[in-house]
Amino acid sequence: MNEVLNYFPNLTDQQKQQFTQLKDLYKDWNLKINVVSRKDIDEIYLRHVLHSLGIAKIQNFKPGSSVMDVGTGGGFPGIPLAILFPETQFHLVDSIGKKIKVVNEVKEGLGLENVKSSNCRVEEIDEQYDFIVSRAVAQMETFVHWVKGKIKKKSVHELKNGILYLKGGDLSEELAKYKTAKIYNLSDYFEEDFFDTKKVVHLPMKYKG
Ligand SMILES: C[S@@+](CC[C@H](N)C(=O)[O-])C[C@H]1O[C@@H](n2cnc3c(N)ncnc32)[C@H](O)[C@@H]1O
Repeated sequence: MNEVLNYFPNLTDQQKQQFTQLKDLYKDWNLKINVVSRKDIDEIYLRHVLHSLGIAKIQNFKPGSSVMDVGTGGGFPGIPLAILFPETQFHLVDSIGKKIKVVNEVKEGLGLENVKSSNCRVEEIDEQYDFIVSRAVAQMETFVHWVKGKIKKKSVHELKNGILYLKGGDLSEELAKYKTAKIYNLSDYFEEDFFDTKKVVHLPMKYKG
C-alpha cells in the first residue's frame, strides 16, 4: 500500500480505505475464482494497482468523463482507476463471466458507485467514451478494430480522446502503422525495476459517427 501512497500522496481517507481493503477482497475472491496469480497477490499494489494507475500519470480523467476498460479480467486497470477518479464513470467489460463476477464483488465490497460491468465481448458494446483503457488483451491492430466507433467526438482532456493501453517491451513493429501513437515510459514516473519496460501507449482515435 505504501507504493501507492508514495506516488499518489493526495488520496482522500475514503480512497486510502478503498485501496487498503482491495488486497483482502482480491485475496478472498482469488481463492474461489483465480484472477490473479498467487505471487502477484502478494505484490498486488506494485504489479496491479500501481501499474494500473500508471495511466493516471499520463492523463487525469475529468469529472463527468467516461472510460471503458476492455478485457478487464479481475478489474485491471479499471478498478484502481475508478478509486482514483470517483467522478468518472467506468465501464469494465470482459467476455468471461467468472471474471466479471469478481469485478462485481470487488465493486460492491469497495462501494464503488462509478463502476458498471458487462459480461460480453467488446465488439457488442454500442456506447461511446472519452478513453478506452486496457492491459494485456490484444495486439493494437485487433484492438483498434474492436473499439472503432466507441470514442466520443468532443475531447475535453489534455490528450485527445482515444486509447490508453498499458503495454511492455519493444513496440516499434506493433505500432509502426500508427503514426499518431505516443509512448510514455512508466520508468519516468515510478522508480521500481518492475516498471523498467512498462509503457502507456496513447493512440488518438477519430470519431466515427
Ligand atoms: C490476459 S487477461 C488481462 C486481464 C486484465 N486486463 C489484466 O491486465 O489483469 C485478458 C482478458 O481479456 C478478455 N478478452 C479478450 N478478448 C476480449 C473481447 N473481445 N471482449 C472482451 N473481453 C475480452 C479475456 O476474457 C481476459 O479476461
